Order: sequence, then structure tokens, then C-alpha cells
Amino acid sequence: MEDAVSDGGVIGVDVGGGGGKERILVSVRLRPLNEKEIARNDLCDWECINDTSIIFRNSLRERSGFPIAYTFDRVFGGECNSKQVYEEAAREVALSVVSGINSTIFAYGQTSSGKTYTMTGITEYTVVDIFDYMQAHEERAFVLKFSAIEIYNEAVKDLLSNDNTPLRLLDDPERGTIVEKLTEVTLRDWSHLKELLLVCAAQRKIGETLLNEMSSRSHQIIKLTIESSAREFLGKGKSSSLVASVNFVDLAGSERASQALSAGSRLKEGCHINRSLLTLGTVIRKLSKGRHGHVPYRDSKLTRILQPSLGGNARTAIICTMCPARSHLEQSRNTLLFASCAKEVVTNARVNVVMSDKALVKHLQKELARLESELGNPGSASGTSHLEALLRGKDAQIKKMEKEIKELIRQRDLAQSQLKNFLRIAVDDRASRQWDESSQVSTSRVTTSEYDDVVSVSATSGFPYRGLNFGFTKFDKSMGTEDWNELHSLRSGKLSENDAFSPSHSISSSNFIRLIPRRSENNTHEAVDTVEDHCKDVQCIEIAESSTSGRKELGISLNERTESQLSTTPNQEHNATRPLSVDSPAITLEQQLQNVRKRIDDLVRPYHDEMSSVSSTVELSKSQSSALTKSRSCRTSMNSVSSPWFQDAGHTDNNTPPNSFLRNFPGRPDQLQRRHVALNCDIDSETLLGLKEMAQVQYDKQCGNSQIDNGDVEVGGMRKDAGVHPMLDLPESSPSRWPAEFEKKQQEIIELWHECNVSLVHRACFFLLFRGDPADSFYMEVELRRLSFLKNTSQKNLDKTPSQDSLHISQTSSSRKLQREREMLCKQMHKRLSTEERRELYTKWGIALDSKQRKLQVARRLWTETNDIEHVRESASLVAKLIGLLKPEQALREMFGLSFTPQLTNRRLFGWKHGLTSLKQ
Ligand SMILES: Nc1ncnc2c1ncn2[C@@H]1O[C@H](COP(=O)(O)OP(=O)(O)OP(=O)(O)O)[C@@H](O)[C@H]1O
Repeated sequence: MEDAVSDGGVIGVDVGGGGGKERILVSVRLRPLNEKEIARNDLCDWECINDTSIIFRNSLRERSGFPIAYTFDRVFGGECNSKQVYEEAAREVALSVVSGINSTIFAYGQTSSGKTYTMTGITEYTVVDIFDYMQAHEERAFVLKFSAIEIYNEAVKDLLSNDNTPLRLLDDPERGTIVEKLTEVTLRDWSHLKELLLVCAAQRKIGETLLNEMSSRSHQIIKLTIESSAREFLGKGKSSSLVASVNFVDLAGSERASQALSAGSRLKEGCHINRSLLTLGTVIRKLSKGRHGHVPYRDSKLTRILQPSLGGNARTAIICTMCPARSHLEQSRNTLLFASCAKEVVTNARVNVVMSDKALVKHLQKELARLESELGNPGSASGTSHLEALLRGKDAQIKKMEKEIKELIRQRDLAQSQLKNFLRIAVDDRASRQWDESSQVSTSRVTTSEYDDVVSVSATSGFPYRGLNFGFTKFDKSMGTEDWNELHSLRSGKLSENDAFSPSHSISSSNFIRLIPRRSENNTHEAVDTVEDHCKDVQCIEIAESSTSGRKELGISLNERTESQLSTTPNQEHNATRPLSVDSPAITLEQQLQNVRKRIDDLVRPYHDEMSSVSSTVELSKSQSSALTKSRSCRTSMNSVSSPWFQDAGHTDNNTPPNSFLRNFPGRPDQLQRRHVALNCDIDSETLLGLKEMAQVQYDKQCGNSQIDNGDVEVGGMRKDAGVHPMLDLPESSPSRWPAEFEKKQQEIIELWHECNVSLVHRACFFLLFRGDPADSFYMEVELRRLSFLKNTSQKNLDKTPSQDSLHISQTSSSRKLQREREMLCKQMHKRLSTEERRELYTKWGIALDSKQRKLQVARRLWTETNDIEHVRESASLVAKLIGLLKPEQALREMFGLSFTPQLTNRRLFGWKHGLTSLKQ
């Protein structure tokens, strides 16, 4: 039956009795091993056992936790050619277009799995069939139009135009998302098509990666639109025609930066590719669950353009391409996971009929009459009563929501008034102290007239802090008009040119900025205020007197929790910005940390004993350490590539894990703190920024808002490499999926350890401690993110200029450290293993008993085969034995985690808005 009129002159007509609802046709194509894979003896892990099933054949399968067999509409082994794939997996869907039904054929899969190879064949075979159909139906007149776009780094480009300007997407209320100013060419014949395909291939962004010499770096969508109408009615004003499009989508391949060894622009492309595929995965996953809630089509250009093909008015076939090699196991599983979800997605294709105005009017009149009769006839008014019930339900819902809104408003007002009262009390109290202290300073200033005025301001934002005006009123008494004007300009963030501003914007902690105006000698007053009267992120403004310059600084703490700590300390050192939150909950927290550290000390002491010789050369004195805590150079050094803390224990450089992890890390041994100056430093701005970005990404994801600003390319793009796969959305993981997730995460962590040159001792402790208990998920996630962050930071640093690079720890230095650790473990073998045990070890590890440096050979092999879980397990046990960690389960889990106790203080101090909260979840 005909459906409602949708597009002005175009109406959608339901296909058959089933209303055109059908599942996406999903097939899998396994390509043969390529030459490179054969050369490195890569094994083929997958086999198509019949036309619809593919199985995973591997000795590890019992432990994998993943399904072994997968079933799809069709599976194709390496021996199948593209023609066969076209005929069985795409033909029927693609040719719907000649009957007025939109269709889309996708190729999805990891890089180098054969998407372009497959789609090239399918596009050509489809067009051949379309031409055949046109020839066989001479009674109809056909118009065939061709257009092609690529989506490269989230910009849409016309592949038939030399103009590189990105095309805009427009939201047409009738036609949906359309690409503005897209070239559309009317196809003449087969050779014309070949010509156009060549133009597209030449224009498309291709780049070389380790996995594919001709890797497509963009998503390509070729669109053929076919309009047909009966010749006999042509020009008679009453014809109706069919119009539909078929899209051939060759997606860029998902890739792991580590596997594709991409860097620079390749890496940036990879990030964009992964990001849009992530959105595609999310859309498919949500649709597979039955269209509940928000489907984030608009989060990427790809999904926006393809919205009709993803659960809309189109028939869709997806061909998932796979590399059979063991080295691509992870990616292949992800592809199969995507394919499994896609199987569940239902589309609703309709025949698109374009009607002449006359026919359209007739159709509408008919439809109107039908509706009127339905409304007017009580007998057939089942629909009406249904509508009434629906209306009643909605009314009740509205009333309920109104009530809820009222209650929420009441609660908000109450909270606001409580906050106001609290602030007023705090400000009154503080202001009176400030007045006392400031008066003293002011008096001394007036009498001596030898100090420059110094004003400390915080350039952060927050809520208005009315109480500060109180302080001003006091100062007013001794201020002249000029002073007042100057103060006023300070308050509004403007500073007059006459203010010889010292360029020393000292940046302390995260957001604190102190601006120091030097005023003329004859000025006898002080002006103190904060810019914009904001207090949320203001941490401390101190009163200090520099012994060298004879300058006195005056400041006010606006931290509402810390007013009791306010004091005038005229002799305080100029640089020593003094955090005032001494009585914060951090004290009790610190005590808890001490206890935990003690336990960890006991556990790692044997290791420290061994390592002390290595590390003694680098031990820093406490004074150095504390000086660096405040110095800018220290903070700069903290921008260095991070390495895990256990590795830090034995090494010299200022390698620093993401600092917030360490700052919050409750179980860090004292020795480690002392040895590693960076651990004591305040969080550096770059790391903070990175963490904020990570937290923001996570927060956005949890809010269902995965739209990421283009500026966040690396972070957003790196999410995939940070272990969050499109199809594995962490917050939704269920206990039943945990074993599989655990294995996956464990494998990712093992790989990242390897890539980041993480300490073997750290790896061993972690591996032996977290063995798949559901409670481990938190630690696994933290470790995964931390490592991904390290890796990304290290990658970012590689892209930097040499001068910047010198501030960071190079890959070489971290691998040198690892080398030293191996040497240390080698020495331990002599002490900890008997001759017999050593002999057994050599035999087990395939080391000839008469070869030289056997112990070193073993040490060098430890943790090298990241894909072999047995090897990993043996490495972990051996390392644990060598460092005397006989009962790893006694190690504290907290050693590897974050302290996520809600800490309002932290949020305020570092200006985190909601990121931290989201990370806690
Ligand atoms: N089924 C197959 N049989 C033989 N060779 C194949 C097959 N599939 C792919 N290949 C070859 O593998 C290589 C990579 O294929 P292709 O470029 O199509 O991969 P891709 O998935 O499009 O990669 P990317 O995402 O990086 O663009 C090509 O040289 C191609 O000829």
C-alpha cells in the first residue's frame, strides 16, 4: 500500500506486504595471505567452513574468550573472486535501484584487507548489469547520473572537480543531508563510466603505510542515481517516474597506529579515519539494539551522509573484509564484531515514485478521502480511540514532568540560597582578616615608600565573588583617584600601558597566573583585587617580600576552604607560592597513603635492593626535589615522555607517567618518590591538558555526545588506540562480557607495555596480580588508558621539532633503561636460580646449553613475544621469581590504580570541570 507523501513530488511506496523492512545483508570476505605475510611466516587463523560460517582456528582459542564460529549471510574464502562476491553478496541489493529503491553497498574492514579491491569489482559489475537492464527495458527511458565524493580528514571533497575546497553539507528538510555544489555527470555509456572511475581514483587520497602501499586515506562514496519513466507517458503530463540511488562506499581502513607504523600526516589521517569509523560503529551498535535512544548520526560526516543507508530508506549490503593473518587477529575480531552488530540492523526501503503535479494531486485527494472517512466513521474509528488514548497518556506525562520541573527548581533555589549564605559568612570572616593583615602591610608601605606595588591576580573563571568588594572599600580610604582607576582597570582585566608590567607571569600549579605591575616610586598605596572577582579557581595570592629586590607582594587567598590559613609572611621567598590548603582532607588521605606505601615498600624491597646500585647515581636530594617542585624548569622537564613508575624506580631520567595518575596514586613507595623528582612536581600544564582532553572525550562519550572538536584530533582519534573500540563501548560492558573484555584488554596492555618499553617488573606484578577477576576491570582500564596516553604522548613528541624533542625522553633512552633492567635480572638469575633450575630454563626457552651468555639470552627474551600468552605468563613468573616476589597476589591492587575518591579540592585546584567525575565512573 502507498505510504504518506514524503518529498513534494516524490512519494515513498512501501515495498510488498512486509513494508520493505529487512535486515542488512552482511557478508565476510577473507583475502588470501599476501606476500609479506607469507614471507614472515604469518599463520592463517581463519577458515570458511561453509558458505555462511567462518571459524577461528588457533591453539589459543580455548583461552580466547571470543566466539570461535561466526555466521553471516555469506562468507567468502581467499579462493573466491570478486564476481562471485558481487553476485552473492551485493547484486540483488544493488540492482534494487532500477526499481526505484535506494541501495548501498559498503566495504568495511581493517587497512589492507581488500576493501578497495572488492568495491572496485562490485561497482563495475553493478554498472554492467544496470546497462544490461536498461537495454532490456526499452519501454522505459532512463537517466543515469554519476557523482563521487571523498571524506578526507572530516572534509567532504568532490572527486570530479579539481577544486579542493571542502563541500558543505546541508540539511534539506525534504531530502535529508545533501552535499552542496556536488558535480553530477549524466552517464553516457560504459566507457564514460570507466573514465569517471579513473578520475576518482586519481583524485582520491592514497598514501603508503607499512600495511598497504596504496592505502586509501579517505572514505569514498560513488553514487549512481537512476531515474526512469515509461516512454509512452513522456511529455504528457501524467507520467510518474521512479528515482533511486545506489551508493558504493569504500571506507578507509581502520588501523592501529602501531601496526601501520603511521606518523605525521599518516597518523593524523589515521586518527580521523578511526574517529569516523568509531561513529559508524556506534551508530551500527545502537541500531542493532533496536533504535532506542539517540543515534549519533551527526557525529561524523560519514554517518550523516549515509544516514538513509543506515536504518533508513534503503536496502543495504555490507561486505566486511578480513586479513587472515594471526598478526591481525585483534582487528579481524573487531571486524567480525562490527559485522555481527550490522546483521541486526533493519532498514526500511521504499520505492521512490516521482509524480507529475496532476498525479500527485490525485494521489493526495485519494489519501485525504481515506483519512476523512476513517475519522467520520465511528465504526472504523479504532484509530481515533487509539489516538485519544495516546493523547491522554501524553497529557499525564506532561503533568508529571511539570511537577518534576517545579521540584527541581525548588531544590535549585534552595541550594543557591545556601551557597550564598555560605559565601557571605566565609567572605565576611576572610575580609576582616585580610583587612587586618593588609592594613599592616599598607602601613609599612606608607612609611617606608620603598617597595613596588605587586598585585596578584588569577586569570581563571568561576562564579562572582561579591565579598571582595569589602576589601576594596577598606583600601579606598587611602587611595587616590588614579589608584582607583588603575584598580578598576585591573578588576576588569584591563591594564594601562603605563603599568610597567613585569613579564614574569609566573605559572604555578595549573591555572594560577600572577601578574606583577611595577609602579612608580611615589605611589604610596597598594591595590589588591582579583580579576573579575572570581574565586572558583583562585588558589592563593601571597604576601611576600623579596630579599633581593626589596619588593613586597601582597595577596589574598580566595580559596573558601582555606581562609584559616591566610597569614602575612613578609619574609617569604618570592617564588615560594604557598598552597594554603594545609587543613584539607588531603592530610587524612596522606596518612592513608603512608600506610599503603609502607606495605608496598615491604613487597618491593628485594627489588629495590638490587636496583639501588643502578639508581644510586641519580638519587636527588630533598632540597633539589623541593626546589624543582616549584621551578618552571621542573615543570618543563615533566613534559617528557612518561614511563611507568616501576621503571622509574630504577632509572635516572625525569620520565613521568601522566602526573595525575601518580599524584593520586596511593601506593607509591617513599623511595620512589625521593628518587624521582618529577613525581613530586606539580602537575604540568601539558599533561593536565592531555588528561583533560581524555576526560572530556570520556565524558562526552558517556553523555552520548561523541562529537569532538576538530582541534582534538589526536586525542579523539587516538581513542581507538587507547583501547576503546567502536563496538566495545566500555561503560555498557556487562559481567558476561567481562572474560572476553579482560582477554582483549590484557592483550592490548601487553602490546602497549612492549611498545612503551615498560619495566619488566611492573609488567610481571601487574600481569600476575590481575588475572580476570571482574573487580580488575577498573585497574585494567586505568592501565590501558595510562599506557595509551604514554604512547600518544611519545608519538606526539616524535612529531615535534628537535629542540622540543630534547625536552622529552626519547624512545632510545627508555629502551636503554629496559636493557639495564634486563641486565639486572640476568644477574639475579645467578643468585635466585639453582644450576638445575637454570638448565631447565635454558632447555625450555630453547637456548643451547653450550652457548655463551645464556642468562643474558634469557633476560633478553623476556616479554618479547607479546602475542604468545604462554610466553608472557612464563616471563611474568620468571621475573617475579628473580625479584623475590613470591606471592604477587599480596601486592596491592591500588599500586596500579587511581584514587578516585570524590575530591572536590582536586577539581577546584586543577580547574577540571566534569572530566574527573566522568573518569571516576
Ligand atoms: N581477495 C583478494 N585477493 C587477492 N588480492 C587481494 C584481495 N584483497 C585484497 N588484495 C590485495 O591486497 C592489497 C590491499 O588491498 P586493498 O588496497 O583493497 O585494501 P584496503 O582494505 O582497501 O586497504 P586500505 O584501507 O588501506 O585502503 C592490494 O594489493 C590488493 O590487490
